[in-house]
Amino acid sequence: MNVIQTTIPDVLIFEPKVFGDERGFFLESYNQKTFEKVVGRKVEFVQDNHSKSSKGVLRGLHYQLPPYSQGKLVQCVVGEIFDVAVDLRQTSPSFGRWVGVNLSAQNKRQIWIPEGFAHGFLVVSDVAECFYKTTNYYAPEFERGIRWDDPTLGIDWPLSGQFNLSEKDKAQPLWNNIHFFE
Ligand SMILES: Cc1cn([C@H]2C[C@H](O)[C@@H](COP(=O)(O)OP(=O)(O)O[C@H]3O[C@H](C)C(=O)[C@H](O)[C@H]3O)O2)c(=O)[nH]c1=O
Repeated sequence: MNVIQTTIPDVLIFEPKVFGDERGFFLESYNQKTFEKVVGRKVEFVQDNHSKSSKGVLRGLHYQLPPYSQGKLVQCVVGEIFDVAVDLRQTSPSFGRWVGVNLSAQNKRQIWIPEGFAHGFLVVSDVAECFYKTTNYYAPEFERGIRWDDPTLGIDWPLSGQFNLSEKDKAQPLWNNIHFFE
């Protein structure tokens, strides 16, 4: 397992060790002991999610308020996405900053996004399937969002042109109107 720091210290990139042979490959996509040693604390994942999207789909930016805030371990098992985390923790030195990472079936990278972040991704391949673990259950009444193109955040999405968003995501509030994590 190789771990890569990002510009936001608590957001980490994991590169699992890949065992290739003439049949294909094997890798451990999650190992609790290894993961907790890297993260430095107990982490309990309670839900696995799987979504499939076509090119230009942008899902996000989403988060859940406490007590249902979710840490996420995200990987792309088909195609490629540009995955973004935004720090909503008001006491954080990186409050209001974002980090973007390309995750793909080819690079097999995973991104660990702790509780207190908004999350979203843009599909850059023809099709992408994302598989991610969350540290809390889905709680729609506690779900909030931020507009993907918020000018304060200034996220540098890699594609141009029309993105495919849900009606919910087209109507997400701007940064200046959201609730933050204490
Ligand atoms: C997130 C979620 C959704 N659903 C149901 C609710 C809707 O009927 C349907 C699609 O939900 P939604 O449009 O919110 O899906 P995404 O736009 O992919 O939302 C996700 O996108 C970003 C990238 C995230 O990080 C979150 O996991 C999540 O907010 O699945 C569930 O039943 N359980 C769930 O955990």
